[in-house]
Amino acid sequence: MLVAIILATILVVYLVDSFYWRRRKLPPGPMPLPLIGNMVSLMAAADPVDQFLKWRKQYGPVYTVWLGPFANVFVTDYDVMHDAFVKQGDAYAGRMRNYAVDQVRGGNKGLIFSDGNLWLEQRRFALHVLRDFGVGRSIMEDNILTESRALVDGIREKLHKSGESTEVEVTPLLTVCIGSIINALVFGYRFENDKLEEFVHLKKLLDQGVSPEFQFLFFIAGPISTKLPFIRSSWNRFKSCMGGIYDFIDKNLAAHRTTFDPNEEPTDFAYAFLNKIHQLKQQGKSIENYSNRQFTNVAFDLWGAGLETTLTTLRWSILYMIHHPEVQEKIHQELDRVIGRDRDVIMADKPTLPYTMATINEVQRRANLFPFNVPHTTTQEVTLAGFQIPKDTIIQPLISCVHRDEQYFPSPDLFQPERFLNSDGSLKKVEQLVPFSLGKRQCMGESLARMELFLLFANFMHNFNVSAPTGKPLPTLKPKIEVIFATLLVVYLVDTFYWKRRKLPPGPTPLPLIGNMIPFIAAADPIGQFLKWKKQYGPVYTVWLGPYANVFVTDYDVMHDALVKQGDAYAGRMRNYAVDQVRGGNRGIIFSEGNLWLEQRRFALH
Ligand code: HEM
Repeated sequence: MLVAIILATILVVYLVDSFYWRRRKLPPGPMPLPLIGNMVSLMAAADPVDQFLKWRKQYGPVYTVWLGPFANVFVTDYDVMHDAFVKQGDAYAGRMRNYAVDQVRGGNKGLIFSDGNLWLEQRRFALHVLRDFGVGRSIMEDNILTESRALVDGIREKLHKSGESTEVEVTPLLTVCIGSIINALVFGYRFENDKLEEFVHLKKLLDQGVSPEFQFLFFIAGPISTKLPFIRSSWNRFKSCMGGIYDFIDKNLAAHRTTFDPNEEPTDFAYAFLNKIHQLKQQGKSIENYSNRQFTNVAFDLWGAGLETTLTTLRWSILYMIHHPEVQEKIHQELDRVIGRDRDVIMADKPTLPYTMATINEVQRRANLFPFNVPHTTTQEVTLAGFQIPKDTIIQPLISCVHRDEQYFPSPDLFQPERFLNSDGSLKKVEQLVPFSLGKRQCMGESLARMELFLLFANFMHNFNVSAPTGKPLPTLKPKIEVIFATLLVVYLVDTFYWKRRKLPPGPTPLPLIGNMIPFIAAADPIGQFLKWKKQYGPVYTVWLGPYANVFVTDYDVMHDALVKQGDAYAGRMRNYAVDQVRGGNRGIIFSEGNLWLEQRRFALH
């Protein structure tokens, strides 16, 4: 009987929490299901962006969607996004923390996962270095053109070797090309000859690092979950994979240390970093923000963020050209007319190639690389579109919705480079094209990526026609979304096994959803179980009744210190939907709190 009452109470509390309490301060949104939130609707949609747009019609431009048990506030309208992420940028520039990040990266270091002062200083420093190395200027242009020529030559060589065949797999060559550009920037060398093997190994590690298994681990990893059978071996493999990438970075940094000369101008990011340390030391300033660990993580971020994004966009561009031979034809005509057949396309040609540029814009809009953005968090309480949103809320500028917004992009599902052209054929600037996001966290590699996309795409098209292999169907344009859902599942598990528990007293490991209910149900008497836990974890411990963490105080002295000596701090009550509805709010004595309770209790006692 007692167990039944406990279970019924827990169920009620759980439902109130899911359906009312946790949602009361957030913008409206679809009703989440316990545990899985709004995942079913997202999974059922062919493309998550379709579902985001539907919700926008229903709830307005700002709404809350539960990805598993996590409330995410989504901002889907350009103007609201701009007002928040650009005009009040600092308040929206936080990032979530994570156990795997802490363990593998040694804390919230680097660029993507850091925030606060470290992030601010390092972002400023990295942008400064990128500018010094000519990102947006000719030094970088020369590097990219070198890789572009190597790519074109590589494809020709393969075509030549394959004799009659006109089929070449472009991705491996394109991958080396973009890998070499980023590596030349970070460590000063490209991947050729004997270095090629190093790159193949590194790319394999990077691919493994983003495999669904490791994405999963990245989120569920916690001090306890990583010791569980199955997860432990996967976690060890994950660490060894990440370790392999850090080894590559450490090896290169060590080589730079031996050749570093403070009197010479830095020629790559690693030298610039060492130079900065040297300057700070000379000025007697702290080098805390320029530790080895910080360098390895910054290098990791530049590498990781710089390779996959640009590569994937270029692969989409080839795919769209296969699907739209009429666009390909117009690009060829423009390139032949403006460039001729005797030279490469260079950055100075950009203003004279509006159709090619419009096509790149349309590829970025349609490819919509980030259906979800990298989540931000609020660094303070904010007011957004009339909602008060608490500090530390996960919030995402959904740039993918802007790219599909009919007010800015009529017939958004069509691939139409012309939408980026004025009636006189010149390139039209459309402010709402934001593939690099916006605000303080806007992509740091945007200038580099824009140069790469233009030079590599234009020169590729200047040399080749692309089409699907004869007799084979056109490759699909549908996005792959399984990875996203695997990630969300992982996020849920991390939350249960680590995040929600990290600040609470110790206690038995809870299972998802049912928490620690099994030992209760199995025990003949729940008090016997409480006493057992007291022996194991001490007088104060955390037990999960279903999905709710309850801190239990089991010792008289501790109880007295808390509930008597600091009584006010322990006098609150949980709110409950049934109480609100039936009693018209937190009235009465048992369910009220704050001033009302204080006064009414005093009056009743009197
Ligand atoms: C087509 C290519 C690229 C696209 C579409 C792209 C897009 C993005 C997006 C959407 C974000 C998240 C912004 C946010 O949190 O709101 C981001 C962040 C970032 N990107 Fe890129 N990116 C590209 C290329 C690059 C390149 C080449 C680099 C490196 C050189 C790079 C480095 C970064 C870094 C370091 C961040 C984190 C910035 C921060 O948190 O402060 N990206 N990128």
